[in-house]
Amino acid sequence: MNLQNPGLLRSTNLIDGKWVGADSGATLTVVDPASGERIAEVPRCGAAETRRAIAAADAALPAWRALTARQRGQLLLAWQRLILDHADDLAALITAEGGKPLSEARGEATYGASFVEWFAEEGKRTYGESIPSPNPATRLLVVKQPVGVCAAITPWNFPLAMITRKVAPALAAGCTVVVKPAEATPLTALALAALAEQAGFPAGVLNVVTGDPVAIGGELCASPIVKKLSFTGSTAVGRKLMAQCAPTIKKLSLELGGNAPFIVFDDADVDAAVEGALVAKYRNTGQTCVCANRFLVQAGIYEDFASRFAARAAELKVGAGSEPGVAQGPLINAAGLAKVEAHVADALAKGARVLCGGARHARGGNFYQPTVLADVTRDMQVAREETFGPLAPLFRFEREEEAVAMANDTEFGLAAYFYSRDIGRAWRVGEALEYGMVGINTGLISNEVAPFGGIKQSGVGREGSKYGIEEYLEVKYLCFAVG
Ligand SMILES: NC(=O)C1=CN([C@@H]2O[C@H](COP(=O)(O)OP(=O)(O)OC[C@H]3O[C@@H](n4cnc5c(N)ncnc54)[C@H](OP(=O)(O)O)[C@@H]3O)[C@@H](O)[C@H]2O)C=CC1
Ligand SMILES: O=C(O)CCCC(=O)O
Repeated sequence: MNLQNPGLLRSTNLIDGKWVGADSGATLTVVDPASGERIAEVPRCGAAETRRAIAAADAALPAWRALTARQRGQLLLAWQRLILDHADDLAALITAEGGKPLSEARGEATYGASFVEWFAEEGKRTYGESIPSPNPATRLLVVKQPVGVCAAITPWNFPLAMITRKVAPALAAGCTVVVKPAEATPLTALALAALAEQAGFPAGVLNVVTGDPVAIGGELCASPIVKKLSFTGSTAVGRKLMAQCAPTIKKLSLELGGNAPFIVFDDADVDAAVEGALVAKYRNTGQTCVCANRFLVQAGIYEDFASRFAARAAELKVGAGSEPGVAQGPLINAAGLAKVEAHVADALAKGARVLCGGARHARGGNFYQPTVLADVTRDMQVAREETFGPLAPLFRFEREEEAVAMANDTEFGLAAYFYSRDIGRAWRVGEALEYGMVGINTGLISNEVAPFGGIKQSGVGREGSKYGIEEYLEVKYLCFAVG
C-alpha cells in the first residue's frame, strides 16, 4: 500500500509505549473488502497481552490524571493536528480495510479529528459545584474526577471516528485507555496509535490490542482494574459485554444497533426528502447504526417519492472506494452481503416490488446494488431487523399517528428522521418518536457537538458533546465542617 508516511502502516500493537507482536507470534490477516486481497498482518493477541495493556494503563494513570486539563488538552490538540496532517493516509487505510469511498473516508478523518479537538477544550470545563448547605456549620462541594482505566471496543464501520469519539473524552477527563479495534479494520487504529505516540502521549496512556475478540473482551470486562467499558457494535455483543461487566459493576457506554425510521409526510418538500433519504440510507453502503432502515411514506406522496428516490439511487456509482466518483463501496464481508440478500429475498417472497437494484452488483465480490423496494409490509424481516446494507424498503401509511406507532414499534431507539413542512407536526412527531436522536428535514445528524446515543435496546450513554465527557467522570461530594 502506498502511503505518504509509510510509518503509519503498523504490524504490531502499542502496549506500554512499545510496539509488540502477539506472545504466540500469531497474526490476523487484514483483507480489502473490495478485492478480497490480503493487505497486511496484525498481531492476534489474547488475554495475556490484554492484561499487560491494562497494567500499563493502570501504571500510567496517576501521572496522567495529575496533569492539568490544559496540559492534557495540548497533547490532544497535537494529536488532532497530526490526524488532519495525515488525513490522506488515514483515508487510504480506512478505504483499504473498510471499503468506503475515499471521499467518505477523508470525511471520517476530519470527523474523527473533530472529537479530539472538541474534548481537548471540553476537558477544561469539567466543572463541579457548591451546594447551599442545610447546616450552617458545613460547606458542600461537588468535584469531578476521572473514572480511571477505561476500555474501548470499536466497530469496523467507522474505524477512526469511533475510536476518537471514545478515547478523546477519556483522555481529556484524565483516564487512560485500552482499545480493541474490530478485526476487519485494525490498521486505522494502529495508525492512530502511531500518531498519538508522535504527539507525545506518555507510555501506557493509550494502548491498542488487536486479536481475539472473546479473549481480549473477556479480559477487559473481567478485570477489576478496568473501571469503564465503552462499546460500539451489535446489540447481541453489547448484551454479552454488559453481562460480563456485571461482576465488577463497571460503568458502561453502549452504542448498539438501530432500526431507524425515515418518515415522509404528504406535506414534505419531496426533493429535499429524496436528498436526505440518499444520505441517510446509502452513507457507508448502508452500514451505519443510524442509517435509515425503514422508509415510511404517506399514501398521497408515496408513488412520487418512490419513483424519484429510486431514480436517484440507481445513479449511485458502485465500485471500489479507491476508484474516482464511486458513491457506494462493497459490503464489509460475505456475511454482510448475505444479510442484505436474505432481507431482499424475504421481502420479494412476501410481495414487495423492486424499484431499483435488488441483486448483487455485476462486479461480484461483496458488492450489492443500491436497492429500493416498494409495497413493503410489517410482516417482512426488514420491518424488525437492521439490514446494515444498501436496501431501502418503502412502507405506506395513511395517518400521522399510524406513522408514529409504526416508527416506535421496535425494540431499538437510536436515530429517526422525518420530513414535514408543518411546524405543529414537526413538534408533535419530534416529541413522540422514542429515539435518542431525531433528524427533522435532514438525513445527516452526526457531529462532535451534539449528544450521540440511543434509548431502549440501542444502548446507554451519550458520545460527543458536553455530555460525552461526563461518561468518563465520577461525581464526588465533599462535605466540609467549618465550625
Ligand atoms: N452500532 C453500530 O454502529 C454497529 C452495528 N453493527 C451491527 O452488528 C452486525 C454485525 O457486525 P459485527 O462486526 O459482527 O459487530 P460486532 O458487535 O460483532 O463487533 C463490534 C466489536 O465488538 C467486537 N466483538 C465481537 N464479539 C465480541 C465478544 N464476544 N467480546 C468482545 N468483543 C467482541 C468485535 O471484534 P471483532 O471485529 O474482532 O469480531 C468488534 O470490535 C452488523 O451487521 C450490524 O447490524 C456492527 C458494527 C457497528
Ligand atoms: O454507525 C456507527 O457505528 C455510529 C457512527 C455513525 C455516526 O457517527 O454517524
